[in-house]
Amino acid sequence: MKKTEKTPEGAVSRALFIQATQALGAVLAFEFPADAVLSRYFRDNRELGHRDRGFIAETVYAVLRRLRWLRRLAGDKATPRELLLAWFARGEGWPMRNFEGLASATERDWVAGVKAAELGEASLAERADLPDWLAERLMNGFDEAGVLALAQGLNRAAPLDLRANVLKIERDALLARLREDRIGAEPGALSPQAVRLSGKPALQKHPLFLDGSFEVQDEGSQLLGLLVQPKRGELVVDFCAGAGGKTLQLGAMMRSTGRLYAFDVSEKRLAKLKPRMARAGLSNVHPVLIAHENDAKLKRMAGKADRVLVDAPCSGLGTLRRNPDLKWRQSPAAVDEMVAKQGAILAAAARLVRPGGRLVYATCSLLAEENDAVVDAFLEAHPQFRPVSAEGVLEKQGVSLETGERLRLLPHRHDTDGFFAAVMERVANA
Ligand SMILES: C[S@@+](CC[C@H](N)C(=O)[O-])C[C@H]1O[C@@H](n2cnc3c(N)ncnc32)[C@H](O)[C@@H]1O
Repeated sequence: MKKTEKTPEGAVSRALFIQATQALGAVLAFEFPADAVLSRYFRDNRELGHRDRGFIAETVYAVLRRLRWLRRLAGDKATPRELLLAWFARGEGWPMRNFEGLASATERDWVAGVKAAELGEASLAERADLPDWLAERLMNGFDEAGVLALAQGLNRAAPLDLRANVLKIERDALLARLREDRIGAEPGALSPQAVRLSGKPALQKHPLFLDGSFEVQDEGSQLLGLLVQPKRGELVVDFCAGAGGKTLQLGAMMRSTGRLYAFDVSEKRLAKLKPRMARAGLSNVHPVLIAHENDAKLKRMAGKADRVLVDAPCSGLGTLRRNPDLKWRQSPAAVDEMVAKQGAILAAAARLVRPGGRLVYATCSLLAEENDAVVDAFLEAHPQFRPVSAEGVLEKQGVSLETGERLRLLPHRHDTDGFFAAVMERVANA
């Protein structure tokens, strides 16, 4: 978009402000995920340049992160425009002169009021910028200070992590090649396959992406793949493979040998996996669409798999850094439904594990009911499975992380998305 007006330094044009207001309005309908709504908005408004899109996306995400606070400042019924004005006044600390080209005199009086507003005492949920139900449920796993620290961690933007495809390139070689291209990159602090970028460069056309040398994958998610620890020649099942984030990692760790079944109930997601497998150079992956977790297709594999990963469908609350709208779109009823589904999927997937084989249950949730409670109930009902220490499994692969028996990754502690995982083994003679 061309700047047609003169704007004070640091301010934006009236036209761009209107675009941001429209995009925010579409996102705040909460009918679809924010990233999908924004992609659509940008497709429909092709005149927007790279920088303007960046501004709109960052602004919309900032408002989503602090929505509760902004509504306290601007009023419960604040319009998208008022929310944006309040964000720039208080979140960005714009001086009044920045609003001159954007807002009417009446609106500027309102902005001055917002700037001066002092909020009264706030509840924990208000301070954490979370809905009440979510703050309450988090209190099952954290104390008040813990919830606040977690919420702050979740309100920061996530870094961009890559996973070196060990079938094609070692992590150090990938780092060197990226740096040659002046892409700021450091080895990940936790996963031996991870590279953390310092910025957010567009990489879809990078030759190392096109030739499958790397994939984008959060470092925490990479640790879940490491917990599966698949070996060459094994029979491995990725029960909820989706578009294959972890399938690709597992396939590379198996050096494209053995058999890796990628199950999912979503045809659309599995379809996305196929070109990724080809790019990654994997010939051991078999995507299989299943109707549900008890699909008859699974019967012939009962008791045969060396490793089974259940990357369960979950509330996704551990990914709030990337999807801040989720906290406003999720509901307690949806979480309860998810918990029942998680138990059913875990029990069905467990039937595939051979005696002596391993089962990994993982989520990107932070809620005890989707994590420990599901695993506790499973172990109680399945005495043929015993827990294995996640810390020990990771240590054997060179990852030193004091996590104890179950893996718990938290944005404010580990600078990854929030993840939970438990490793279990089917006892040899069961
Ligand atoms: C957390 S996502 C998986 C993400 C994927 N593993 C990755 O690393 O990119 C959960 C997946 O479970 C799938 N799913 C939902 N219900 C299922 C079921 N009953 N059996 C198998 N997969 C299911 C969803 O379609 C979704 O793709």
